[in-house]
Amino acid sequence: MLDQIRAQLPGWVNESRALAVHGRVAAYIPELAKAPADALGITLMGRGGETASEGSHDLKFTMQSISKVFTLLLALMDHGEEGVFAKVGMEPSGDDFNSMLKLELVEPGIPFNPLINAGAIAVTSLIKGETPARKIERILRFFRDAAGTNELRINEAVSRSEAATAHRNRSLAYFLKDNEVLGGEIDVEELLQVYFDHCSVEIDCTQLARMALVLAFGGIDPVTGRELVPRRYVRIAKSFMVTCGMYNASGEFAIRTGIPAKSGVSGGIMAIVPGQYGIGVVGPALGRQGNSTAGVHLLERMSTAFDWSLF
Ligand SMILES: NC(=O)CC[C@H](N)C(=O)O
Repeated sequence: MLDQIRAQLPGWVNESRALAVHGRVAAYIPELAKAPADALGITLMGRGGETASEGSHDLKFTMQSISKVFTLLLALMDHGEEGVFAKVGMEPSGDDFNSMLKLELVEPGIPFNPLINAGAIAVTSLIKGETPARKIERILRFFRDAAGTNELRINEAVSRSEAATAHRNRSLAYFLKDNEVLGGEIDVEELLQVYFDHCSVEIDCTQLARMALVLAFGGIDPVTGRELVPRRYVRIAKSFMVTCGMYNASGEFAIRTGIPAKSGVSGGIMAIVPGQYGIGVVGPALGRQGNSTAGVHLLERMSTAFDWSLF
């Protein structure tokens, strides 16, 4: 099957790359604005670790919101479902990813889900570790295990750039503190630093495909046979990816593509074909809802061709 995909990929990537003109590279984190707007890369990985790659699959980018899927898994392993869902809900918000609207509007003021910024900040507060450094160390350890490589690093320039301009995220976090979603013992600035750092973990399409592969196989890395996450938690994460993973375009993506996916403002998309492939995509030009225009087009094209939709 990967052979068949390999044969088609160059044509499809070329076609989808053209869609980049309909998007813009995120500039609200200044460091992200340096990314090449017209790039598009993809890696698919099968159960033995075999890959099909095309385009700018070697391009390094930061995980941004894709990291939220894995911090959610870590928080679930640290605190169980009850602990996590006391702090975040399970519903799509219908608002932009950085919105604070419903935190005031809807009682009891907990974020709607763990994949919007407010929810992800609340989830990050649950990661165990005596100090912020220890927390980020545990997060990195988990990301590296899932990616099957010790090479994952924090891009410090991106993290600093985000910290310097994160007026919205700061507002969200202080609002959460006031709503008592964040307990009295939590130092908001330290918490945000951990959040910026995990959003700034640098990756390429192949490393991201490997992380996706672990989820495609229910939490067991099929390459090594090692169980990294309990199956039930992976099911929760995949459900959130379907309902909220592409922000306000999640409904349309489910209809057109029909596979669990998570996007980030760096233009990355992690997608899963359950039991078959982990997929990493990068295309830095984003549409209005914050998803890679070329990347979404490519995934839709492939899903249609290979009948991947779960629905
Ligand atoms: N959509 C995203 O990728 C958002 C993540 C980004 N680090 C932020 O908090 O704004």
